[in-house]
Amino acid sequence: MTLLEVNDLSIRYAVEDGSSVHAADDVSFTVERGETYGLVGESGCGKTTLAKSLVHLLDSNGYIESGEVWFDATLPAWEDDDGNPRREIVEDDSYPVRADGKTNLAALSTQQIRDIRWRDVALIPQSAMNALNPVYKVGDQIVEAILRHEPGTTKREADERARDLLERVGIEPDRADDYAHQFSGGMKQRAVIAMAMACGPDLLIADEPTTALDVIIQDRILEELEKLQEEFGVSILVISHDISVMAEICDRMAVMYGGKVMESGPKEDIFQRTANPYTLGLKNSFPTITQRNQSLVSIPGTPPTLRDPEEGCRFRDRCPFVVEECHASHPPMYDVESVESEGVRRESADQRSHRSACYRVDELEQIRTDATQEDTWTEQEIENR
Ligand SMILES: Nc1ncnc2c1ncn2[C@@H]1O[C@H](COP(=O)(O)OP(=O)(O)OP(=O)(O)O)[C@@H](O)[C@H]1O
Repeated sequence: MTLLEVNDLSIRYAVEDGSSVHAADDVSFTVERGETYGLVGESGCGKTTLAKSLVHLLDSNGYIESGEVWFDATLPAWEDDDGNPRREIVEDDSYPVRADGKTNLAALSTQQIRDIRWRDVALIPQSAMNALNPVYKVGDQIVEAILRHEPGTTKREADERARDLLERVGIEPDRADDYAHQFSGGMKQRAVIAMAMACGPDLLIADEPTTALDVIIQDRILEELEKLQEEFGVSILVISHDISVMAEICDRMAVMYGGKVMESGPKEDIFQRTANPYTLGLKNSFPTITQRNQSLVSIPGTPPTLRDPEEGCRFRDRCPFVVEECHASHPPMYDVESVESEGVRRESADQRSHRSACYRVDELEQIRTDATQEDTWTEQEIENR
């Protein structure tokens, strides 16, 4: 069952000179109940912007230009005794609630989204572990989060829950009485995850949950997230620049570049039948993903600024496979399956299938082979095309 359905979401930042940064452009994806969905791409491709926009935590100059964020829950005030949206709310067009019970989070007011944050959707922001308050005990910070969002809970109950949550993420319950500086980096990150789980959300958004941690601790954090998912059935939207994190924990994923989704689908398809030049380049640059004996090759050049971007594929300036067509418009999402089985380039609106935004998707075999050659990615080669 679909928990989150993001449709053609475009997000902009207004900047001083009157232009705008197109941080996310027509992004669509779905997250099913109980699954882990990954957003991966280089720094600056719009991952964090996208995550923050879902729960209205964008910087003050950021705004949703267009699109919808349908989430399978609604505000307490709009629910009946069984927790479903009341019929009169669904039937009244002035409420952003659909007959299938989903609410368009993008259409909620600042006050209304507060009822959804933490209770239904919890966001663990980038570098959250550094945001633990140094002057309060770690346990008390979790207790405070529970009491703030569930005023009916007693302090004693909240305290018990905080210790239980810490235990579930692998921290001794007694450590609830410690301060953040007494915790290691990995423990702080786990404490932050416990805090995010405090109100039993259906969706946990984890922005770079393992960055700044050493490799062994990274693995443990990812295991911890998987364990929580099994225990609580929570869906996880994980964001990382590191494609090997995706390889480890995702069920499905989207590869982003320059505010656009370049390739999306089940993880196995993306890794084993990669169908986009950008994903091929990204895979080449991570040690755990590359084949043994294959050297690491980074994609030459830098990501675009996204300030009033020109027409054309966002990746065209760095893509070794660029052709005339790529300069005219950004490619639509093509169904990879139809290319592989019938050799036909066909657009696809099915967000669950394996899709790729590349005009040369029908030349996949050749592109995959060429992408493994280091020469393909040298700057000189790209400039000469
Ligand atoms: N407040 C802001 N004002 C203007 N531009 C912004 C603002 N915040 C982010 N951007 C721009 O929006 C684009 C997307 O940034 P975003 O932080 O979402 O990317 P990201 O992929 O999450 O990268 P990182 O992991 O480094 O945060 C970038 O071009 C960035 O410079």
